Amino acid sequence: MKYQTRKKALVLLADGTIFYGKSVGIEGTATGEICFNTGMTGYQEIFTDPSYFGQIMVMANAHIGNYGVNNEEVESDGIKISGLICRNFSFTHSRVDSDGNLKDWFTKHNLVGISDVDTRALVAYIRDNGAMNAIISTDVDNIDTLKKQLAEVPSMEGLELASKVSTKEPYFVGDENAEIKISALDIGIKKNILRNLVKRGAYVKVYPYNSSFEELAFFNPDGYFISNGPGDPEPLKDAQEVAKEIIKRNLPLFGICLGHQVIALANGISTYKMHNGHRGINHPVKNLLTGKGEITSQNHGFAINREDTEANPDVEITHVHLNDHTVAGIRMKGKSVFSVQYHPEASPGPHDSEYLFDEFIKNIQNNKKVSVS
Ligand SMILES: NC(=O)CC[C@H](N)C(=O)O
Repeated sequence: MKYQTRKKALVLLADGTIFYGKSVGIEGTATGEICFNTGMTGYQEIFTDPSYFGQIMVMANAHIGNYGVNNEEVESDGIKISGLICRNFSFTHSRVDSDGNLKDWFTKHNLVGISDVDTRALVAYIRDNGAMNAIISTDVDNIDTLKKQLAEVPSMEGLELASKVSTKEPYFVGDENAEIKISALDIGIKKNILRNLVKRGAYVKVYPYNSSFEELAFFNPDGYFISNGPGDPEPLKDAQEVAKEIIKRNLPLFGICLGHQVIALANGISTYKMHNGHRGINHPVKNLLTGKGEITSQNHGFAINREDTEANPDVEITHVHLNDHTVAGIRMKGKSVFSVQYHPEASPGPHDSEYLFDEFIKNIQNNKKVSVS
């Protein structure tokens, strides 16, 4: 595609600020909460992460598309971000095992994308002014219409989105003869979490977001998992109920990101919307149990309340984000229940936190021994 023929496009923020660029996706309009990711690699994993459903993504990395797309490197069945904003878009790519270029992939998945935006200025603007809704469009001559459309976009706060990305029917992953069985509640699960569980010898049954504890227990699992996902954790009452039932029975439970927030809420710990979330692959976290630092992959706009956590006699803070001291991990005292706000399965990205999957499996094995003896 010739650079000169590309259509003009714009980003309109909820406070009226406008940034201009050029279309790289389909022509049209997309809305959502605007957020930015600072990762220098992994655009395909970001675009397909269900946790980003309903969000317009600004890529802080200046080059997007240069290594094309690979059919294996997806975190779900398709693009989940609602729109893309970037600086330089590569219409050509270079990579031995690529399956195609990013532009065609955007067309296939109907994504509205804008390049040639001053993303350094835009990222700095969002950083200073906080998360807000935005609209991106190739319809640059109808700003008043866009403003009206933008005013209709719901706030991320209080928004339930797990139902939009969760599986409709339960499904199985792994070898059915595996030694360990896990029931996973899908409130927006990333494929690489399942790969990490299967890699460690688990046979996993994945359940829809609104399943009950009884449904998850019917598989007769050795452990339970609650996934990452989009939106506000607060309205996810069914998932919180599932967590409460698992906790009540003292069964092994692991939660990642949205799952972590659900486990906190099940313990009466409130959650809140952050000024800006954490989205990138170099977030420093301290493990308070080992004293070690971890470089982690993160993607969240909500967090759990530190005061509530500290005041809760059943819960202990295990991990802290070193940039802003927000709670990055918890465990329940005397139980094999733990969760982290970040992504130990990150792919690509830092692998420092993969040990958390080993700990989950260890908890499950220990619990199995106890129930047998
Ligand atoms: N990756 C996730 O699970 C994100 C959780 C939640 N939607 C948040 O933004 O905080």
